[in-house]
Amino acid sequence: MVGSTPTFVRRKDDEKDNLNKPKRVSLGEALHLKPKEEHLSCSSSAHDLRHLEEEKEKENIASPRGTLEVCMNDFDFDSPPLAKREASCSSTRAHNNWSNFFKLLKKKSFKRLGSLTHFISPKIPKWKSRSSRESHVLSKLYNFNSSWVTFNPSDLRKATHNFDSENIIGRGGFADVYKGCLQDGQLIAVKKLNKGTTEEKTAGFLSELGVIAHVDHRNTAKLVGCCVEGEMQLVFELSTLGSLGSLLHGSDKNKLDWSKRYKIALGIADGLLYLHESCHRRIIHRDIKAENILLTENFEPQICDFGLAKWLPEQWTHYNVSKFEGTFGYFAPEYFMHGIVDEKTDVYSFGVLLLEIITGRPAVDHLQQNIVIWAKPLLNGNHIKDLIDPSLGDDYDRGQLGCLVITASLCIEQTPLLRPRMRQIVTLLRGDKHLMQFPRARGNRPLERTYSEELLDAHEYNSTKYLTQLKRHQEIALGMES
Ligand SMILES: Nc1ncnc2c1ncn2[C@@H]1O[C@H](COP(=O)(O)OP(=O)(O)OP(=O)(O)O)[C@@H](O)[C@H]1O
Repeated sequence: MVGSTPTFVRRKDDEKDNLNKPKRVSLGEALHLKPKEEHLSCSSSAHDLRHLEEEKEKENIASPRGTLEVCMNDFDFDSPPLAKREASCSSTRAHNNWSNFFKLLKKKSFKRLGSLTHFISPKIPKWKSRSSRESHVLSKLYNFNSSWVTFNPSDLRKATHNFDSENIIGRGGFADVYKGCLQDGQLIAVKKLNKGTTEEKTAGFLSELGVIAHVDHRNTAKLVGCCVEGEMQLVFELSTLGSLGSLLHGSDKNKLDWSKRYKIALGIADGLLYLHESCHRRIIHRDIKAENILLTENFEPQICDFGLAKWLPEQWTHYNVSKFEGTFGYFAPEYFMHGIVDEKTDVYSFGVLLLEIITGRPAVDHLQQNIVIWAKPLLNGNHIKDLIDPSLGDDYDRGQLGCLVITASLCIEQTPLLRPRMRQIVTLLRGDKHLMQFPRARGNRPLERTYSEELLDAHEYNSTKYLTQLKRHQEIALGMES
């Protein structure tokens, strides 16, 4: 057992229109300003697991047991891979600004990198007004990204017709999102935090802003600026098609033909790879789900909602959290069993998302059936045809489907060690056999599992136990406990 078992925090809000959406565990409540307990401390099994993985990756950058290669050969990859896209890094200037920002804050600890307020607040004299403290933080952030626009409340009121409810385009657990149009004609989405006290909203606002500040990739949401007078609001470029979740599980599903789904899967993978590896800091998103993928008019996916995202310092193997935040249906087993957060927890959520894209089913359906529990037997029995969204008919590319199915099944492996990294996933999804075979060509060790891995797998992540636990945790979390 690793660390303390996380406590479930049940979501309180009862948005009627969100009933069929995956339930996000209340960040609002968890944030209720008692800082979450997060620690570096790893118990031996978590530590060993990560250590084993790192050792293995040093020796051999292919999949831990050769599954990838085997699977790759089982499918037909005749269809041409899509053009390779490069993950772009933010500019050097941005990097320097970010370093300066932290120097200015005289950082002592990176314990809660996703939440700026914790190490900012003590630096600001208590007698100063909130707006003065916020201004201090924001002026540093604005130094970091000078292209952001500071909106005043009247700009945003005008843009959204006084926050007319007609203009609401999204309702999350913590914010209402309004569509708006600026005077120069630019379409925007205004994220207005609506849950919790002013303190809590400020914490959430700064936390999201602090992460998104240095995220710059074509598959991540684009921040235009923000408003801090009165209520705090984040302003993004509008993604005209809304979220992947609303399309996939709504009446416009027919817009998502196979080629669009494939493109979306690749784009999300590119975005996640960027967050994990190409950004200046390792960012773990922690809430990858269909509702947090926005779509531009060209069906380019953009990862949004960095409200839970964490920066993971290079030397850390993982975070250990004691409270659940995120969305049911997307939780990795090591997260709900041990509170472990790292890249592989995002990989698991991405696997669930891939299953949604393939099957058209939600992560947790109206009968509370978990998509992983539903799909596992079909994946194990290779009943691929039974997985495919019936609304697609026969209209899909067999090779591309094969890539998505293989990737999904690896991403939802119960043992994190057996899940590929985003780098490998990007390769897998494109069906690039050449790259996957590269390590063998270099004469690396054959891909065998070690005894301890076998033990660990058998002992801690026994498949039946895993599925039972998955079901049980979901029941507890959703209040269905008998
Ligand atoms: N830039 C945008 N363009 C179009 N729609 C958007 C945009 N940003 C957000 N939305 C819509 O608003 C919804 C909620 O946004 P977001 O996920 O940021 O809010 P939240 O309160 O943090 O949600 P969650 O419950 O996941 O925490 C999204 O699912 C999406 O439908």
